[in-house]
Amino acid sequence: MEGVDHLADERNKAQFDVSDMKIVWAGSRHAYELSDRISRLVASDPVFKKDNVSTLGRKELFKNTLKKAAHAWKRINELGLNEEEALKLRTFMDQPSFTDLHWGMFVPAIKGQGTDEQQQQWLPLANKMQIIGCYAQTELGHGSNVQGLETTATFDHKTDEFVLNSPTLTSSKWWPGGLGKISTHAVVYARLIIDDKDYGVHGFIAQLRSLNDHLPLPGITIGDIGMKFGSAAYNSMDNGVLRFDHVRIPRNQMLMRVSQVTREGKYVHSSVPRQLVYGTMVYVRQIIVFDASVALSRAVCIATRYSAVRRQFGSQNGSHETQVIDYKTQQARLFPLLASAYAFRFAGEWLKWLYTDVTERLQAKDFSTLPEAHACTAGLKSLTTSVAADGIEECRKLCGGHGYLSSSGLPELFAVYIPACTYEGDNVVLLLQVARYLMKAISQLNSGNKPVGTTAYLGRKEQLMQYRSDVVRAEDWLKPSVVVEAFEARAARMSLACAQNLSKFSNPEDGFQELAADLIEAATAHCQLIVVSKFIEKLQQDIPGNGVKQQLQVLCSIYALFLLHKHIGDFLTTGCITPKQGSLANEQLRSLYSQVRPNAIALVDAFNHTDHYLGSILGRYDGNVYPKLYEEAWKDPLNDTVIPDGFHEYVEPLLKQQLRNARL
Ligand SMILES: CCCCCCCC/C=C\CCCCC/C=C/C(=O)SCCNC(=O)CCNC(=O)[C@H](O)C(C)(C)COP(=O)(O)OP(=O)(O)OC[C@H]1O[C@@H](n2cnc3c(N)ncnc32)[C@H](O)[C@@H]1OP(=O)(O)O
Ligand SMILES: Cc1cc2nc3c(=O)[nH]c(=O)nc-3n(C[C@H](O)[C@H](O)[C@H](O)COP(=O)(O)OP(=O)(O)OC[C@H]3O[C@@H](n4cnc5c(N)ncnc54)[C@H](O)[C@@H]3O)c2cc1C
Repeated sequence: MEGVDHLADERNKAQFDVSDMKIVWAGSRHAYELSDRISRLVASDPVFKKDNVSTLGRKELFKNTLKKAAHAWKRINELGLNEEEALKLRTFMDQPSFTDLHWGMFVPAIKGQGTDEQQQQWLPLANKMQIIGCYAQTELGHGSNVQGLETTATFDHKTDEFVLNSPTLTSSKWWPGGLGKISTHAVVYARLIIDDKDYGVHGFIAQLRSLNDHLPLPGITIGDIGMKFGSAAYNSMDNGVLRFDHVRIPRNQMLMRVSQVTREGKYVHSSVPRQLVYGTMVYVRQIIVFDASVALSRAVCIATRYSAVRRQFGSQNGSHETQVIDYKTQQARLFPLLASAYAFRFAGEWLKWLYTDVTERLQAKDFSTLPEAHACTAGLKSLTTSVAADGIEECRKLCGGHGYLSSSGLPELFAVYIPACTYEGDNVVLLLQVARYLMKAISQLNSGNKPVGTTAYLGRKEQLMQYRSDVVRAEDWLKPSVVVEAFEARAARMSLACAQNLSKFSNPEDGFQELAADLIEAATAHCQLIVVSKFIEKLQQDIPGNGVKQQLQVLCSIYALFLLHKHIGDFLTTGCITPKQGSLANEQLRSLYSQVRPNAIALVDAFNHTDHYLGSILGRYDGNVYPKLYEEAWKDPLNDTVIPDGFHEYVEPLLKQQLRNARL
């Protein structure tokens, strides 16, 4: 029934004020109002309609994306939107496009690695989109191993230029988004060569296409790398291939904040750490953590609303069947994902703070927190994207058969989201970076170097090795200090065990390779500890709103106790808890699921997703699922005609043949 709220009863059950929770989710009243206004603006604009994208062919899809990106830019200018509002508008447009890389990586790379002069030269052009840029780092042969890149930038003393060259097939740039068909410029990562000496990988600004006719400049071979996973998904993006055949660029197009090459061809390294060449990745990884909470919240919102609408079994004397959300198995699969979406939101907020702090310190030439920022962004990017990707697939299964329909929104969300586990650093490679950071922190304990930031707990090594949980009742697991201590002891013991095993190897690198699987488990435990701690810290703040804090406390406990239950082997084998304490945690978890149940719909309403952004019939705000599913089926191009194309050509002759055979 049109106009009826089928989920009204569910909404009436809520024990907290959803409008206050919306503000907590958004981060502030300002962020909520901005997000709400821009999401509605996009939803009401016919150009941003997206319900047909999964039936478009690649070329049509790409053209449709260009149209939307151009329209977004037009609206941003017409409405005079600021940077924050413009980012929201592009986010709610919800179709990956070249502009993501232009604003998300090209501009930040120039800001982070360019000198003041270079910024003055390039940023005004980029900010007005008079040039469009991408981030060309990965090659056919190397992605994770950045030091292994093969593209060269050789200094020519005579002409004061760098010569960009792709010496091998494997040195072809491969993957950069926006590169394939649209970018006019790129920040290209290449090995700097001066007088036959290799100075390692540096960033260079290169023009790729003419600003007059958009054709590739001489010496440049460029194109799209082809279809990717899914139908629409990331195929709206022109991930590209690029080869240079001795292409010349002026010397001042090397990004020179970290190191410089003089007119005389002298390499000068400033006081800035060389790792700042990787700074753009740290910036984007931090955004990706926040984005993981958004992606997961969309899937959870769809699965939760649909689970309240869907009924199976349990009818007695003609009464309604049971809502599937009331099945304990459904709750045990769904509610930890709901809790994770909130947990990642707060971890993302904290990471944004950490990133802003490290950026301010860098300006003041304090580089001390850079390793911590790298380890935290790498680790949390890895943890949150893995959980979000698996969580979206779990939400699809939670929606049964209808979850597999394109109109559920879940297949598209999954297909577009899963590369997050790979781009901006493969998740395993990034966890190994965290493990290196942890092993380094442990190796420095004896030299009196007190670990700080997220590794501070390792400084209490002796105490954590002695730790035994004192939980005796299920409710004890609701105490934040009890949870944090157990997670700290588990993470510390896993890392310390790795460090001890590493010390048995004469060559530490051999040991690191041999123990890599254990090391990533230790790194995961450390990252989970960070997320749990940041959730608990959030709850120590003043959180206004009727019942809001109580709901968040429940979700925080679910997040932590679900992890404890899932990784019970770690907690038991490290001796942090006993089997009895493990089963008490599980008992508490069951009770927490029952507490979430009446609030579940309101907790997903608090994400404030518009129906346009969700793009899901199963997740509609009004819960009017069946009539809309039925209506949608008839819109499929296959239903344009009663008899499909090809029937007369291929199937009819078969049927006729059968008939003739039968008559004979
Ligand atoms: C585009 C954003 C739009 C925003 C809006 C939308 C929201 C987001 C949603 C979607 C975004 C979609 C975007 C997709 C676009 C994708 C882009 C890309 O994928 S770009 C390419 C990314 N590539 C990688 O991530 C490569 C992964 N590899 C690496 O990062 C590194 O090489 C490494 C594996 C980490 C390093 O390997 P190695 O050990 O060989 O290290 P070295 O290079 O020798 O360095 C040693 C020391 O340096 C430290 N280190 C390493 N990295 C960093 C860093 N980034 N910052 C600081 N320090 C770093 C390392 O720890 C070593 O330290 P020590 O041990 O010596 O102390
Ligand atoms: C959709 C998408 C968009 C992208 N956009 C861009 C872009 O705009 N610009 C850009 O420059 N790049 C981009 N990339 C490339 C991306 O950054 C790389 O694919 C990513 O960094 C992973 O590197 P790789 O492909 O070399 O994987 P590989 O390193 O080859 O990984 C293959 C396997 O090897 C394992 N492995 C690798 N090294 C180790 C190790 N040391 N120890 C243990 N296991 C290891 C990995 O875990 C993985 O299982 C994009 C990629 C995708 C999928």
